[in-house]
Parts: sequence; C-alpha cells; structure tokens
Amino acid sequence: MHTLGRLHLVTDTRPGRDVLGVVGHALAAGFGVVQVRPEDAVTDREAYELTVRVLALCRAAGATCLVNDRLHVALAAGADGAHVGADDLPVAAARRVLGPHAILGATARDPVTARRAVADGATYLGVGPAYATTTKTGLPDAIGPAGVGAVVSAVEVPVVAIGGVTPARAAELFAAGAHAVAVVGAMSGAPDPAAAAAGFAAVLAAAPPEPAR
Ligand SMILES: Cc1ncc(COP(=O)(O)OP(=O)(O)O)c(N)n1
Ligand SMILES: Cc1nc(C(=O)O)sc1CCOP(=O)(O)O
Ligand SMILES: [Mg+2]
Repeated sequence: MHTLGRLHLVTDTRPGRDVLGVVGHALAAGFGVVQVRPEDAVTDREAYELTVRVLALCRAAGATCLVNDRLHVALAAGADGAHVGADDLPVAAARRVLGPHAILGATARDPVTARRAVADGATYLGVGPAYATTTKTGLPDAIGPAGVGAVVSAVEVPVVAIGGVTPARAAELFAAGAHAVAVVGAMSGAPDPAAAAAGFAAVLAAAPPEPAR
C-alpha cells in the first residue's frame, strides 16, 4: 500500500489566481499533497515565502508539501520533498541534495525513463501529459490512460498522472492503475474551487481499491 496521497494539487502562480485560497479548498476536501510550483518568473524569495505559507496549511491539514524544481527552496522551507523533470537536476543528483528520506518525484513519460528514475532514487513518478493541457506549453502529445498504465506496469513506486485531469478523467486514470492524480487548471481555474475539490474527492471515494504492492 502506497502512503503518498492520491489527490495532488499543483499550485498555479499565474496572475489572477488565488493560490492560497485554492490550496485551502483542496485541503479541506481531502487532497493529501500540495506541490508548490512557482512560475519561472517568480523569484526564489517569493517561492520560499509561498512555500512556507503552503507548508503551514499542509501541516495543519496533515498533508504533504512538495516543491517543484527548486530543491533549495524545499530544503530551506522544511518541505517534505520535491519534484524534478528533464530540465531540472538529474534524479540521482536531486536525491543527493535532498538526502535519503525526502520524497522525490520525477517526471517520466515512458517505462524506460520510469525505471531509470526509480533506480536513481525517485519515490514517485509524475506521468503525463495524460490529456491535452493548456497550463504548460511544449509538452509531447497526450499519452492517455493507456500510456499511464504502461508506466504503472513497469515500476513499483506510485504513479501520479498529470495533464488535463478533471474529475471524470481522474476516474479513468485510477482505473488505469494510477495511484494519484495531479491537478492545476481544474482547480485553480474552476468557478467554484470548493465544488471542484469535492468532485475530485467523490471520484477518489468511488475508485476501486489499489491492488496490494
Ligand atoms: C506530479 C508532477 N508530474 C510532472 C510534473 C512536471 O515536472 P517537469 O517535467 O519538471 O515540468 P515543470 O512542472 O517543472 O514545468 C510535475 N511538476 N508534477
Ligand atoms: C506541469 C505539468 N506537467 C505536465 C507533464 O505532463 O509533465 S502537464 C502539466 C500541467 C498540468 O496542468 P493541468 O492540470 O491544468 O492540465
Ligand atoms: Mg521541472
């Protein structure tokens, strides 16, 4: 049984978004993980201050707080771990920076990359884009539930599906074996984030139990 939460909110620091408000709605609905993902234009000082505030909300809710890309921010703020991808520190280097116990996520879009990331020290994999997304540009084509399932079959660590995830699609991804889903736009762009969060929680409650691993 994997202990990582199964609903991940990834913060949206684009202008006009209510970052902390959305985090609050997600945590209240039972999201177990918040990943702080500052846009590139966000300074380290701002990223650190945001992480400290998100971490406090996570601690109060018993949730996990991760930081995307900026390992020094994760360490300085005392977050639970970090996430790296192809343009960030290599997984093995990130593991050396974070130490042996931190949660370390790595992006993997196929089974070969996934196995290598796990061998290098990743404790979970972010796999996508599951569906088309407008939140991040320059991504390859969507891999769909089947592509996510191919990675699930290749590794023992939890797979977190990301990219275009909505409540309806989350159900498909859980059925394909994803341990968790990670969400940006379906929460931060929702007219009613509390209702959106409740929708994700309802889908998780109805998901089939994971097979013992
Ligand atoms: C859960 C999860 N999966 C994938 C990503 C993407 O990380 P990366 O490929 O490094 O891209 P950026 O998010 O840094 O633009 C993620 N952040 N979280
Ligand atoms: C940050 C990110 N990484 C992806 C990947 O596939 O690696 S997809 C993505 C954006 C996800 O945003 P939304 O939930 O709004 O589609
Ligand atoms: Mg990255």
